[in-house]
Amino acid sequence: MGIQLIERKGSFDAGHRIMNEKTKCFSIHGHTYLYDLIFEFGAMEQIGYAIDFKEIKRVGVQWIEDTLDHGVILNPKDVELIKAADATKSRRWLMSLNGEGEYCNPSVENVAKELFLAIDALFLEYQDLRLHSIKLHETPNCATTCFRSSISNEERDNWSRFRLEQLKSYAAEKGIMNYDDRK
Ligand SMILES: Nc1nc2c(c(=O)[nH]1)N=C([C@H](O)[C@H](O)COP(=O)(O)OP(=O)(O)OP(=O)(O)O)CN2
Repeated sequence: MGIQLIERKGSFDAGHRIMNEKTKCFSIHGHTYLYDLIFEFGAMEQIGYAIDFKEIKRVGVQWIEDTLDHGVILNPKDVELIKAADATKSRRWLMSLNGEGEYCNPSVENVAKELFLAIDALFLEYQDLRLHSIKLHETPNCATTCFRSSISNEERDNWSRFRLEQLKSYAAEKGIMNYDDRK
């Protein structure tokens, strides 16, 4: 059986800036990020779902809402902004593809990689389902698509050392919901 894809769109608002960027992206600014979470699946449940869209929302979309929405996504070397976020009790996400505390800018390419790793971790335990790709728009005109193969082993290891336990706990707390009234 070939693979089929299933897709859930969403959006979140976050601030960031790109350290060492020569022009306007150095300045603190925000985006309404639009994303498509694209999963591949093989076998389906008998009721005809690969996964209920509501389940993707309950776990994946909700994690994005809880973690990134109305926060700032920062390079760990951006100490001034980290201080400001903490002083104002603002939500912040520090990039960690290059290791905890290491220079990593929140470009749309890098944010998409971190988002891929997070969503992948949240849906690890779902049978016959695997994250295929994430398309992430920073503006209506500017986007990237991140595949599993876009992320190096080193980036995955760096990120996992810092983030994986946190994601696994979130997934464990959520559990997996059954939508079939016969089960
Ligand atoms: N490779 C990347 N290039 C740029 C990124 C990025 O993350 N990766 N980010 C930006 C900006 O933050 C933003 O995403 C694009 O801004 P801009 O070029 O102004 O695009 P707009 O859609 O807002 O503007 P239009 O010119 O109206 O299309 C820049 N580069």
